[in-house]
Amino acid sequence: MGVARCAAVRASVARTTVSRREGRSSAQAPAVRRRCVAVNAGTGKFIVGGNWKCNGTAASVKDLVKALNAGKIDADVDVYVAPPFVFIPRVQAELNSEKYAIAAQNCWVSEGGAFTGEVSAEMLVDANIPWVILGHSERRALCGETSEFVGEKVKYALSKGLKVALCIGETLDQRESGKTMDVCYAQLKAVNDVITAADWDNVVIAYEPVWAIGTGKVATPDQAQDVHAGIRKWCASNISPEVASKIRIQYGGSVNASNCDELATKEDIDGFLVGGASLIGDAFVTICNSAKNSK
Ligand SMILES: O=C[C@H](O)COP(=O)(O)O
Repeated sequence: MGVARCAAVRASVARTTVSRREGRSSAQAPAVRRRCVAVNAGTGKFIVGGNWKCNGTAASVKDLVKALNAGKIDADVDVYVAPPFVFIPRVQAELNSEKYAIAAQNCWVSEGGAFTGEVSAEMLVDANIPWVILGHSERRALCGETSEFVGEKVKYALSKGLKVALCIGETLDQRESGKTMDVCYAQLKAVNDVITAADWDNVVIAYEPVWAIGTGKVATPDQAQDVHAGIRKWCASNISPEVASKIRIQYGGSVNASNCDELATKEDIDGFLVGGASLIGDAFVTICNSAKNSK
């Protein structure tokens, strides 16, 4: 994992906090304040998301929550889980909120209204749901969401105070024709075109090669690292070096309890977005703790 990088971000956060406690001259204060605001979502911690997708029953969710509550999660990890909408109130009531935050799997692109089947960002905020996953490849492929539409959704969700897990990634054809980075950059650009550099503080990027999702074909640690490093470089050139150094980049695609430790050793892998294995309580807890295990 980016253990050293994450530790550096955390140290920087701690230094800033100490500086604020000790007090600074009025000339220094604005810069310090900006920096504190800027790190509110980029905590420097490893971050793992569990995307339950369209899975579960009342009974299976109850069992999963029980297993997650029983798991010990390393304090240096941020975790969110994204249940199907109908189960969110139940999960909010029963899941240990000190260990797990709640995410939605989607939200609408604008204010609510006559949009049958959709859920608005305002509703998520009103329901105390802090995170939303946007741009997942399944929504891009199955629901026809273009990169520009995803960009607008990210913009609107951020404007309402949500934190966003932005999914990007290439198909197998695109990888085999050498277009992996171009695809990722275009997906990032569509978002960057409509949000500000400061907005990125509330975004986590999830690199999910489509060919690895739900297929059991995990990207090798080197394949994932190469793309993550490219994404970070793109962020440095197109957003800012500061955003690039602190933005967290999750890997997603057939992550499980057996392959997570090795992936987590990579410098630019700052966490995971997990599908199938997030439905298995003890496997998900193992994945959440992989940064610690791989130190
Ligand atoms: O959102 C999660 C990803 O689509 C990964 O799913 P997976 O772990 O089942 O491959």
